[in-house]
Amino acid sequence: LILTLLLCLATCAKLGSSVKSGITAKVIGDLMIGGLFPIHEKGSQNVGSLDDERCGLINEDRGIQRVEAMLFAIDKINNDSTILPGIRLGASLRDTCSIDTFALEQSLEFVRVSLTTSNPADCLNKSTIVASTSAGSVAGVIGGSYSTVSMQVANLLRLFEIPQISYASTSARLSDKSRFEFFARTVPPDTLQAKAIADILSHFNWTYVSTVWSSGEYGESGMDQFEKERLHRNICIAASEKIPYSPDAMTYDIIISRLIKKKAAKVVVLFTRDVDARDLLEAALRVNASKKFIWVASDGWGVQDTPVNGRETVAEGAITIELQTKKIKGFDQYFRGINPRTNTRNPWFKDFWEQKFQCLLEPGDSVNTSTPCAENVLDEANHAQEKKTQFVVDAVFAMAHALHTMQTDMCPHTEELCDNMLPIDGRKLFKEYILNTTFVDLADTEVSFDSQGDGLGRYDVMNYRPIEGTDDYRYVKVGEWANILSMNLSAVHFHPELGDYNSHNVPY
Ligand SMILES: N[C@@]1(C(=O)O)CC2(CC2)[C@H]2[C@H](C(=O)O)[C@H]21
Repeated sequence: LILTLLLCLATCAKLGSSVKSGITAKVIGDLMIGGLFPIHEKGSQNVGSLDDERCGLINEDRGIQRVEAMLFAIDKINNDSTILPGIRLGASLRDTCSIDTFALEQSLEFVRVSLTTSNPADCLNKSTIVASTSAGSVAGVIGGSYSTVSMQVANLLRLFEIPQISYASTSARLSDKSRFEFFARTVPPDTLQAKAIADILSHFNWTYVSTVWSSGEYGESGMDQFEKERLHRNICIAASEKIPYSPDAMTYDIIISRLIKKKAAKVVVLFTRDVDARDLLEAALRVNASKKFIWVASDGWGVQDTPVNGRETVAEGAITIELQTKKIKGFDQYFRGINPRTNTRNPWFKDFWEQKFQCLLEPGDSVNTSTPCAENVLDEANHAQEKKTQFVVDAVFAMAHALHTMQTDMCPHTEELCDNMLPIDGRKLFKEYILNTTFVDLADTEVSFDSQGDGLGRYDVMNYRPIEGTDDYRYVKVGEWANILSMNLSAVHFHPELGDYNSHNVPY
């Protein structure tokens, strides 16, 4: 109620302008769904600064590719006569800047239009505010990526009973329906990821390890889960380090020095955000710690380039976990076919293009003089489908299938929306339709949710290693986990000066 009244004040007193309206990618439709994506990394400035200070570099894979994955899914649905045939699905996509509080401000836009008042001046006199999904509001929200973001947004959306389906937030705490009643996800909870990591340590008989985790929901919850699993396996902890919310280079240097002091603990378990993995490796590089550690990292690092580019020597031999996915057919062709001239519906695409190709789209002094900026192309040499693309597309299709079944049940005599279905009852949509949605996705994978609204848990175990005969490195799949770990031991490569994996057993 307090938040609703605050929203009312914002609406009535035109404080809305103080709510960072930000920009949005919009597809107009009869039914609108929201989307939240970390299009920018977190900037170096603290909260309270201007947007462009709070927001950092463009997040090329987990930001821009995921925005385009949602737009791709919307196109597919609107061209599929078997899903919502008489209704055009629309979307309003917003940037979270990888910050929970920024994401909350953006999400107010999804809710603000849900507030119906006859006259703003009346707002203050109303004893209650009718929160309804009036025309133009969102029926549901897809996202966010970071668990901290999804948690904040879920706390807001539940006040208005607006369903939310995340495509990447894996914190185990989000399974708690008493707190996150309208939250579902196409990904599994980190209770399973923690089991997978602990099984990997046991598999190599690594019983004395150090741990590093990020502040915030993902790192803290993930490390809590790992703590439970390691105790079952008698795995002992050497150093245990938490990365604070706004660390500086010195913070990482101190953590690396503490890890080095634990000479018998070569293995370091990371439950960190991608940028923290990146900056920790950078600190390891500063002290040339290339032969010091075997990193065992969660999906925060995953199979991303961000942590390892330029830090290959200290990342060599890392074992990383990524949620198991298949490629979405047609998305690579779609993504490699868009360019800043034609892709006007994505307002962040020009910034992405200039950052990726290090050039300026405006005529004149392009940094990259060899090729006019707009003449660059996306191809298999510079693009790989982001690993969670399937989860993004599945989340959009799950929302659409649920709306389709709801429309069929509530409007039996038409393929269009009907009065009986409007305003959309979010509680009904979530509990009777989304949680019961099951379908085969564009990668021929069965999609469904368990009673907590969680996706199914399967993981790939990856090994970061040099490519024979080249100076390049890549992630190689060396195993997988689906309740049971299966590893191809001979395929696992560790830094040559670390010896083989058996030499890192505990010295007692
Ligand atoms: N699984 C995550 C989470 O926050 O729940 C871990 C991560 C922080 C690095 C982000 C990953 C992603 O966007 O693919 C999410």
